Amino acid sequence: MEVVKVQGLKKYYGEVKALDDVTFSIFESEILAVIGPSGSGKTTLLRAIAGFVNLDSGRIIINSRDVTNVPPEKRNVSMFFQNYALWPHMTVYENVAYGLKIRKMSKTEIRERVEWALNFLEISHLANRKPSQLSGGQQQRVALARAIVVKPDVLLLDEPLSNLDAKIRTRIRSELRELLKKLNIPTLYVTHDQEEALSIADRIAVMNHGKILQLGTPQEIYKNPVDVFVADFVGANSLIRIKTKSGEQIKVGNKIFVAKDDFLTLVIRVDEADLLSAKQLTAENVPEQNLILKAVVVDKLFLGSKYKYKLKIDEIEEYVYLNSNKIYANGDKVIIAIPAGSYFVF
Ligand SMILES: Nc1ncnc2c1ncn2[C@@H]1O[C@H](COP(=O)(O)OP(=O)(O)OP(=O)(O)O)[C@@H](O)[C@H]1O
Repeated sequence: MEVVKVQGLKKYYGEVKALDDVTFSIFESEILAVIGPSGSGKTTLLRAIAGFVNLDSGRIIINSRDVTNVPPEKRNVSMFFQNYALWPHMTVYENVAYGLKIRKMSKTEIRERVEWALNFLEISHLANRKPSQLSGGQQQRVALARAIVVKPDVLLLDEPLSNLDAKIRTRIRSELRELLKKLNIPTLYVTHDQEEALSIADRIAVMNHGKILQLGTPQEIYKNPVDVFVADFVGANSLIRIKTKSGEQIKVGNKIFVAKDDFLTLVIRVDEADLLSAKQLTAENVPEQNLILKAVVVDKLFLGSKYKYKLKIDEIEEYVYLNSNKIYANGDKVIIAIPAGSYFVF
């Protein structure tokens, strides 16, 4: 069932189209991630659903109620901010209770709800501490407790893991997904980290210039990107643009493509490509269906477990960067073998 329905949202700031006709739904207990480069409109979208953006047009419906003109405090949505925005002078308990006090709930109900939220996030033992006495991960849990304690119809998370260091972030990803699933509250999850979105979300919306370019499961977005932007934005890629003419047939490596435009763009999932020495190019080592590009090693960077190679593709005078644990020297002739499904042509 649709919990949130967003229809034709538009928000322009002068020339800037922060939201440009955005339409989608969030379903019951779904985690929908919104990804996109800086300035693509992610935060504006989140703030619009929360009620903090004066829209130019469009409608927002939550649980069949049109809330487009309803003020934020009457929408029953919770927003979780990047910086947690905890009150420094209040204890954990008071921080979590705050939203319920504003809603003028009875003392007994407040106590029950706060205890439930603290318990749910396993932070009951921190109830009497102040935010300054907590680790980053603990503060994050308090902020989440505060967001869920009001039992919102929808949770809006803005870069919830960005304040944590890289190692903790990866661990907390799966924890957070489990928590959100247990909570059963539909969630809109804004992140600029596509790997985080792929691992946490049920579906992903990819935004650019205020538009949703593609909305689908992480697998769909990764395996069947609709355009060059989505293909390049998701995953680790190398992008090659070859000048050509619309309708022209062009040979790239062992394949022939037809250009749809004045450029042919090739996006390569570099982590899935294999780097072989030119001598290894046999039908056995490199199956026919792979895209096979002949290249020369121009430069390399040592990354610890592997090298990052700068390779010049022979026939098209273009460069590709890719990682490999095999060792080659500058000037070596190599083969880049890219399996079907690991490259996209636009
Ligand atoms: N109050 C405002 N006044 C003018 N322009 C704004 C305002 N808020 C946002 N914008 C512009 O709207 C566009 C979308 O901004 P938004 O903050 O939604 O992007 P974002 O995808 O969340 O970016 P980031 O990842 O950097 O947070 C940007 O070009 C931004 O400069």
